[in-house]
Amino acid sequence: MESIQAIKQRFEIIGNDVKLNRAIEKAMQVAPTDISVLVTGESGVGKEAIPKIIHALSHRKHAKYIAVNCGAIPEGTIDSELFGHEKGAFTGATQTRSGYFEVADGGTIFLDEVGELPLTTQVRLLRVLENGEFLKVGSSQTQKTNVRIVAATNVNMFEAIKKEKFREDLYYRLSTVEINIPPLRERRDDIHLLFRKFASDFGQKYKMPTLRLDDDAVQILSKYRWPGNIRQLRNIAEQISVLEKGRSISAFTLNSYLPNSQGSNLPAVIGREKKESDFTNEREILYKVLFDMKGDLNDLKKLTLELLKNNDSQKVQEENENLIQKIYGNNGEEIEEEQNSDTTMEVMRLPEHDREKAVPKAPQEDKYHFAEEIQEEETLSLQDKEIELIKKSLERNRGKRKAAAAELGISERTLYRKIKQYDL
Ligand SMILES: Nc1ncnc2c1ncn2[C@@H]1O[C@H](COP(=O)(O)OP(=O)(O)OP(=O)(O)O)[C@@H](O)[C@H]1O
Repeated sequence: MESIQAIKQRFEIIGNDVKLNRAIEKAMQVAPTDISVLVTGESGVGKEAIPKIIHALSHRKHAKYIAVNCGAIPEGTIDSELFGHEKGAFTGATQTRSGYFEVADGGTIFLDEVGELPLTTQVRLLRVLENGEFLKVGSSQTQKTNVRIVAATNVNMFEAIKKEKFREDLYYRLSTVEINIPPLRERRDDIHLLFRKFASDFGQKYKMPTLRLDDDAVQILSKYRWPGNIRQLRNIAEQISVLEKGRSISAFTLNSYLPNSQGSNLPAVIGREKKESDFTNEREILYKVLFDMKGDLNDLKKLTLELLKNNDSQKVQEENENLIQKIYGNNGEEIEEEQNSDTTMEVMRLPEHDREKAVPKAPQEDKYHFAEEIQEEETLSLQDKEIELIKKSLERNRGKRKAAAAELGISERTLYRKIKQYDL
């Protein structure tokens, strides 16, 4: 058996914390079995590495590993994504399609954000877990599959069960073994280690000398709460790497990058106190209005492009429900269903011959390239603004996605997708 150290190197996991080591060790122990594993821990702690370790050390390692973001798939299409559908099962189902459970037969499926699964999908999942059987949407013919499931969640599953959002039987079926990844604030000794690693990576990426923190700054770094965990630490290391001219970072400078810390890197308002919870900063308000307008324009372009590209547009509709409402009123409801959401699935890097078996991506059509180019020009600066607004909104709402999504006027699922997309 490989050592924990070797596994950490192979999966680029930084840290020496006892609880982290225990989590990796548990993953190594359960890997050769087919036991279902539930990975728990706050958002951004590094849960995704665990299913990868389990798959790579299992007898399934030559078969497929598919990671599915349950929180990012629209409810209307999730059953079809996971279990496939028959031709004609619903409007827009022009051909029979295999779902991930069919494609990953013999391999592993990682169900990230499993707590987000709709109840109807939970019933189907329970059946697969119990006897390996599933039905394609629109089919009455049972199919068999042999898939190992590793799930992850950052929500309190007992609360979800209490609120009847998650089936208790499924929870127990999924969590035969639970692997918990501790939050960064409970791994104080790893914080500076991780920062140094990220600073070095970003130094290389942006061709700049690596940052180093003054002793006082190291103290601040270690004492901060890190509500966004390693994802937040990585972001801050990147921001400082790019934005600071000097390479020696003082406590004062570091503070200005830490939300809810003494300093702030947001524009200052003179003669008025900046409240955390609302838009007292006028520049911020103007910024938001401008951003919203540009965002709407850009969304419209995207929407038109998507609609031009394919006929099945349920996903387009769901992702843009606010925009469609705003622009078209209730007429927007006529836009129909979309099926294959490539952004929600990731096939792990496998040897060349295995990769050929991976799910194919939808072909791009050349005639629409011009539209994508126009979109790209806009998105570069817009994207920065979008990232900043999302970050600020999450900070203002203390990491609560629901409240942040409401404030930003987007659905929770879209916000979730953007957090993933920008690694926030
Ligand atoms: N120990 C680690 N060493 C180096 N990088 C790490 C480590 N843990 C996490 N990361 C990095 O932090 C980021 C967040 O990790 P990951 O996506 O696995 O978090 P998560 O717990 O799955 O979050 P969520 O619940 O929001 O999906 C990724 O960029 C990942 O590469």
